[in-house]
Amino acid sequence: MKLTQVAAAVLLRPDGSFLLGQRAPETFYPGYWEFPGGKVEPGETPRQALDRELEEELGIRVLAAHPWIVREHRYEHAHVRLHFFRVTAWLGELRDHVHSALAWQIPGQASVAPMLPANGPVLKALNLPDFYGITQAAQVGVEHQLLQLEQALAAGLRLVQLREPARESARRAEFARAAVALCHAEGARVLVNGDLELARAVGADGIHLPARQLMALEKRPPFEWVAASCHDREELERADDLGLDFAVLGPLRETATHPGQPGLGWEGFAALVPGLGLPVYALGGVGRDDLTSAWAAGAQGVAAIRAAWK
Ligand SMILES: Nc1nc2c([nH]c(=O)n2[C@H]2C[C@H](O)[C@@H](COP(=O)(O)OP(=O)(O)OP(=O)(O)O)O2)c(=O)[nH]1
Repeated sequence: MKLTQVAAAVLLRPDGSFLLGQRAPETFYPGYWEFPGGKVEPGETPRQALDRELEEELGIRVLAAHPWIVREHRYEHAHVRLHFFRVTAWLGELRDHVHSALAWQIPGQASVAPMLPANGPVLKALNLPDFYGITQAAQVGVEHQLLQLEQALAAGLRLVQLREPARESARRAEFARAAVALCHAEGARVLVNGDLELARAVGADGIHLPARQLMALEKRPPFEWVAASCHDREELERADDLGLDFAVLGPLRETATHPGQPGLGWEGFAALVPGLGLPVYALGGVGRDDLTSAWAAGAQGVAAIRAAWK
């Protein structure tokens, strides 16, 4: 079956809510909810199709759209390749011309159903924040790291990786248990680096795989959230093929912890992520100040070790 290219828009409001539209009667899958968008016409790029569709469907002009993820799905009538963009600024009031209804939704609390079947993983990805904080208790000490974690959670951190390869195991478990409790008290998700048993024992939300572990795996480990560290396209594609939830790609810049390892730069990053079905964070010498560049390069956001705890 011919592959149909589609541009789809995740319209985001500053409070994090996103827009869905309900498919009209007489279309295929009537009554199902979808992201605004439509087919890419011959001669158009997905971004051009996005701009045109939002003008036609909603009467708005896109001011800022960031390439996000690409998902394929086979329906009975079509094999579609959906190019998702996160749209963060637009001009004009929403005036819908094609849907039966529109609804703003909070990630993780969708109140409308059913969704078009291709969109499940997209809704899950919408739970991911812009910033991923990575612990370093082995460097700064357990007490200090827990204090910094508590402060960062109070300031809004919602995704945390416990990365403590150097700790001996009893201390590591003790730290992980305390960190998970702090994260869960604030509604943040927490992934344990590398150690599946530890992740399970301390009730973490998932596992973050180092690249070597990722490349050795045959299938996705059974956790709600599974992420991986990647350094090149091959590793990113493996993470995507295994159906992981997100990846971290770096180093973006040369860092103190990896001296001599040249950074990808935003151009290098942007060249590696197109077409992937999973969101990718940039890591290595980046912080919150880099978010705008990260989005422009197709990133979900930024991940940081030291910069997370300032
Ligand atoms: N707009 C949009 N389309 C989606 C989503 N998820 C999903 O599987 N699709 C599929 C449904 C359609 O096969 C295709 C979108 O094409 P479309 O909206 O132009 O077309 P359609 O098939 O309803 O209509 P037509 O042009 O054939 O009359 O992508 C989504 O979230 N938004």
